[in-house]
Amino acid sequence: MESGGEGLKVAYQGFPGAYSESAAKKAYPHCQTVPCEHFDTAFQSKIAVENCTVDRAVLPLENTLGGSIHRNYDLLLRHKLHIVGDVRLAVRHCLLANRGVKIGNLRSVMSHPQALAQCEHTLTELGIEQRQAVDDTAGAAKLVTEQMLQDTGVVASSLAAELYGLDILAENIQDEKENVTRFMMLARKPIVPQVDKPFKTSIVFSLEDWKPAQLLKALAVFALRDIDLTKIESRPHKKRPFRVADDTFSTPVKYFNYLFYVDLEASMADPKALKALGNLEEFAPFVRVLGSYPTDVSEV
Ligand SMILES: O=C(O)C(=O)C[C@]1(C(=O)O)C=C[C@@H](O)C=C1
Repeated sequence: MESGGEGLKVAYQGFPGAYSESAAKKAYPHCQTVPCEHFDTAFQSKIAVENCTVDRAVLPLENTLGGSIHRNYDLLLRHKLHIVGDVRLAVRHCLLANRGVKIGNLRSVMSHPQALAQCEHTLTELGIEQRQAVDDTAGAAKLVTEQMLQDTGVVASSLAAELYGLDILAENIQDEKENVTRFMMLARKPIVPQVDKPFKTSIVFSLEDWKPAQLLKALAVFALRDIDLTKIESRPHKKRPFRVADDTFSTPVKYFNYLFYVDLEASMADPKALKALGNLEEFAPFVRVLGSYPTDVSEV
């Protein structure tokens, strides 16, 4: 994490009280947070080089209950921004409703799809069947307040309850007590990597067609140098959706083709990591470093 954040403007998706805003504040306690309607707005109009009005954007990437947020992996590749830090936030969901509304009155619950998924079993146990997905948790709280809905609850933070004047009907309603989301901090320029604190490096690469054991070979460039991998994620290679796996038959066998996103427990300032990457570049047709950044090691 970069310290302080004085004078930094940090864009997040959603309305004040969204978890992404809390993540921005955890990463940069003194920053000014800038709400954005969509991630694409955060990426394009607010932080993109041409019209830059903010210095950082916050992007949730994975959650201990829901797993990876795939759409955001795709966004990382589509836009030429750099990861400059990550932050882990304990997400404690509350069930909120307008004043006087009881759980028994609720026919439906509104929230961000990730938040709804993280509370799926609890909501069903509470007897609430219908779900309404919106762009962010705080936006759901705002809407239910403004429309004075009496039969719709909200999954959001206690901060959202306070900001939009809703009652908290139940606390800690996520399906597992421990529920942590990891967010990335993005900037137009990369930071200078260091070796004096824990760093991670996030990369994405593709592999060649019909050569055996390519993925093993790719991961071995790190294993051979004792570089630990903390995460691997595969996403469809949208531009080249198929790879030819075998040409020994009259009709070549085609398999789905992937991009591999890997997090390394290493800084790009470490010569070992540089060598490993150079080695990967020798045979991987596409390699991009998404960022080399100090990683959040705080208690969650
Ligand atoms: O809707 C919000 O409050 C958000 O910040 C989004 C988001 C997400 O996309 O995962 C962030 C953290 C929680 O995991 C639930 C929702």
